[in-house]
Amino acid sequence: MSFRIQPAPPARPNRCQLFGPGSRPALFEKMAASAADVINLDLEDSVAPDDKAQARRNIIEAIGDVDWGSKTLSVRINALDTPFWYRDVVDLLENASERLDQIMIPKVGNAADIYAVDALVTAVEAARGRTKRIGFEVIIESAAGISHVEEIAAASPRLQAISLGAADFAASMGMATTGIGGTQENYYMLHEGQKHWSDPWHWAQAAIVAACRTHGILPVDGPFGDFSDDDGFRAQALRSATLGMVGKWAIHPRQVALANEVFTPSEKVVAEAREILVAMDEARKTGAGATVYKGRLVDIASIRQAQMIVRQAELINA
Ligand SMILES: CCC(=O)SCCNC(=O)CCNC(=O)[C@H](O)C(C)(C)COP(=O)(O)OP(=O)(O)OC[C@H]1O[C@@H](n2cnc3c(N)ncnc32)[C@H](O)[C@@H]1OP(=O)(O)O
Ligand SMILES: O=CC(=O)O
Ligand SMILES: [Mg+2]
Repeated sequence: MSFRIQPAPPARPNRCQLFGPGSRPALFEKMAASAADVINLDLEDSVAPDDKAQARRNIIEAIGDVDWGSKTLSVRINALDTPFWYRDVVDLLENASERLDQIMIPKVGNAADIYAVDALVTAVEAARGRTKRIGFEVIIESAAGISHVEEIAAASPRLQAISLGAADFAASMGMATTGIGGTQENYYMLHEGQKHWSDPWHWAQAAIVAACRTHGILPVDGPFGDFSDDDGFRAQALRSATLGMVGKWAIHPRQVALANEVFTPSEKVVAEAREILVAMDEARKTGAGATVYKGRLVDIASIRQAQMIVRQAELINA
């Protein structure tokens, strides 16, 4: 237990982050018209090296020209082990309109990576007199990143969200799979001849959620590669939501509604949370710290659980 109050994460809906390559500007208007809360225009792994410069120009133009509504607008820059990232940052912050909300930094390995980008961003913002301070989101997708996730979460007040990047994470960890998220055929326990599949992403997700919640940052589940498998996406997203993540990436438009469905608390769940708050208010009036709701124990911790759900619902409906 600590005397420090756990900080609240940014108060914004973040149920779905829709990605699209910066080299496919024809997708931008469609992304803007989608129901995703966050748009991630990509300069990194969905853009071939020869297309990086044109993708930067496409994105800079679109940030100003496309009507992004009230969505959070983010650009994924290239990783710090490439020759592209500094130019991504400089060109974006020198030339993109103030509609840009965030940059996403992939493959972060430690707090110093964030510090380096922060220093560059801070200098360009000052030189250009930008009035809106750019936020950061990062991807944990390497062995180093997950090993240092807590120091990464604490690295900058600009940090708004951390995602798990299952594809690069699997590669960095040497995991025996080419699947991006979801059930892995060989990850099972055998009990009396029956296979019971387990979740190889669970521990990394839990580490990210803990680091994020400690530092007031939004924990987000990354890509689910098989965009033809709605049930698989839903199952993965439900596990992430149960662990405390607030949203999930969509790498195809058909995944947007699925993410929104899972990460929007249902009316039934919200109604139940409100009933628990009422039950606990009644209990408090009688001097009790615990009571019975629908045959089960609720106590003061239940108030905090119920408040989280009600707050999440209010944020989405705001
Ligand atoms: C895995 C590790 C990572 O780093 S993931 C993050 C980086 N990756 C990305 O950004 C990839 C994002 N997705 C895509 O590029 C495309 O969706 C891919 C997967 C290539 C599929 O494209 P395509 O073959 O055009 O799909 P489709 O014919 O099924 O499209 C149906 C309609 O939807 C549109 N669409 C497609 N992708 C997007 C998108 N990302 N955002 C918004 N709209 C999209 C298509 O244009 C098509 O529209 P229409 O019906 O013709 O009007
Ligand atoms: O960047 C995302 C990933 O899964 O890798
Ligand atoms: Mg990646």
